Formats: sequence, C-alpha cells, structure tokens
Amino acid sequence: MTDWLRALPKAELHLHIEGTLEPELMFALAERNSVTLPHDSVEAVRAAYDFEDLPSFLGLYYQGMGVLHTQDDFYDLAMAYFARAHEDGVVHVELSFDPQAHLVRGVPLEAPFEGLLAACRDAESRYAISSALIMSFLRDRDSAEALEVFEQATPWHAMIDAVGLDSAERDNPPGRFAEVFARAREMGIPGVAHAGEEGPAAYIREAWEVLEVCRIDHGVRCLEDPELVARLREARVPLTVCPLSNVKLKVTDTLAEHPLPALREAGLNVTLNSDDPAYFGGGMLDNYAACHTAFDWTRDDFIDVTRNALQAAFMAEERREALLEKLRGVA
Ligand SMILES: Nc1ncnc2[nH]cnc12
Ligand SMILES: [Zn+2]
Repeated sequence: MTDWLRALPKAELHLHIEGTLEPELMFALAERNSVTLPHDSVEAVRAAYDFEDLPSFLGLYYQGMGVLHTQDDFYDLAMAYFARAHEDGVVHVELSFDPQAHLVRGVPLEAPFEGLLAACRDAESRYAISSALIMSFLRDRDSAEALEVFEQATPWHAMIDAVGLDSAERDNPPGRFAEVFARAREMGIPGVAHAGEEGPAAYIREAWEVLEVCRIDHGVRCLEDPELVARLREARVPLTVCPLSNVKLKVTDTLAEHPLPALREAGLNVTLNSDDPAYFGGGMLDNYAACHTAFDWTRDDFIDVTRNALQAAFMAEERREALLEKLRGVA
C-alpha cells in the first residue's frame, strides 16, 4: 500500500515551512549564523519534542526558527523540504510562513520572500513540484501589526496566493483580523485560517463568516456544531486536516480516536496534510500511511481525499486538470 500511496499525486495545502526545519539543518544553520542553541545535540532536540498542547509546541517552534537569518537559509530550508516531499510523491505544495516571527528578530521581509520564491522556482524545474505561497499572520499579536506587515509586503503582493492566520488559537478569535483579510480580498488575494484546532467551533464559523476565508485549516472541532457541519458540507468548504499533528498536540489522544472518519461520514470536504512535519513525526506519506493503519481506508478513500486537495489547491486550471487526470490513472 505504501508504494501505491506514494504514487498518488498528492497536494499539501497545510504546511508551515518553518515547521519543516529538521534538527540537523537547525544545527548547520546555527553554526552558519553563530546562534547558540539550548540543546547540545540533534538527539536532545528531538527528545524535547514531547508536547502537551499547541502553546507548548509553539514555544519550541519559534525558538527553532531563530536560526533562520538570510535568504539562503530560507532557500535551503525549503529545498530540503521539497526534496523530502518529492520522495513522498507530493506534486503541489502550499507553503505558509510567518513573516512577523522573523521581523521581530530583525530579519527583513526580503529574506523569507526571496528565499522561498527562489526555492519554489527551483522545485518546479528540479522536481516538477508546483507551489503556492501563503503569508500568515500571528493571531496572538496585534491586528494593527498584521495590517502594517501586509502593507510592508506590497512588493510581493503579486506573488502571494493567499493570506493565513495561525499561532495560539485559544482566546484569540479570528474576527479581530477582519480588516487585513478584507484588504487582501480587495486585492484579489484569498484567505485561509486556522480554526477549530484547539479553539471552539465558533471560531470556524467566525473565520468563515467574518474573514470570508475559502478554506479552514484543521477545522476538526466543527463536529461540535451540527448546524455548522451542514453549512460547511453544503458549501464544500475544504478542511486541511493534519492527523499526526493532532495526535502530537493532543487534540486527540490517539489516531484511532481522531474525528477524521466522522468528518468524512458527515460529507465534509477533507484533505490530509502534515502541518509541521519536522516536529510531528512525519511528512505527507507518513500521514497517509498512518490513516491507512488507523482507519483501514481503502484506495477509494485515499483517492477521494487526494482529489479534494487538488480541487481546493491554489493552482492553474490546466495544471489541476493534468493532475486530476494523473489521479484517475493511478486509480
Ligand atoms: N499547528 C499549528 N497551529 C497553529 N499555528 C501554527 N503554527 C505552526 N503550526 C501551527
Ligand atoms: Zn498549521
């Protein structure tokens, strides 16, 4: 089954590029940039990845990205990820990144934007992987700052495929960011938002109704609100679900208890993604394989979630048609 899952033309719609930073590269970049790390070995870093919840993960995630300084660092980070994604049979990647988390450390916008865009171009020529760029705002920081950073990113607006919203969800409802999402929408840039990962179903409703996002990242807690489930189903709103992430951050105790089967039985538009693969124990293929083990999904189930992702992706229609055709070939 693993070889068959690898051959599926998979699209990854929910990926934080800073969350792809493997400890080996973390040490190499720390040396390159003369950064002192709190751990003295790769093994010690990995051993620290034992999370209680989303905030306990975010502490290490923001600390880890402290080794990223230059355009070359972001390029190397993304190329290392693209190489692994290619091995997994991923054909399209939507990279989210957190510009504010770099700006607060004195890293200018040019570094992530130019480094990531160069990597996206090289991933296309080297691996035939298409990509999209999602500029995310940190929901636990001021909404005026998000607006300011969006304006500061004007030279790259034409290269942004969507804006996003992430970081600590509890007590940080999405509605505060209405203005920056509206600004982006006026410019033809759609929005996506994390909602219903640790936060309540009401945040999913608010992200959809107030921010007018076209996709929900995670969204697993929508099941607590049957009326919302019915509306999400009718509108076929894509949910970018991240099974291994949800287990690592204790959204569910085990994968066997994960609401994925219930979400699909409810007729929701579910996709599979890796979120922060370096921290959560696996990339796209690991997430697919884990669902095979936990839920005993058939080939048709995997074709269904893969088709959902291709249909929900920010990609040229011609490319989408070609990949859907490839998917029909694998079936
Ligand atoms: N799983 C996640 N939830 C919210 N913000 C994040 N930033 C990186 N990973 C995240
Ligand atoms: Zn995420």
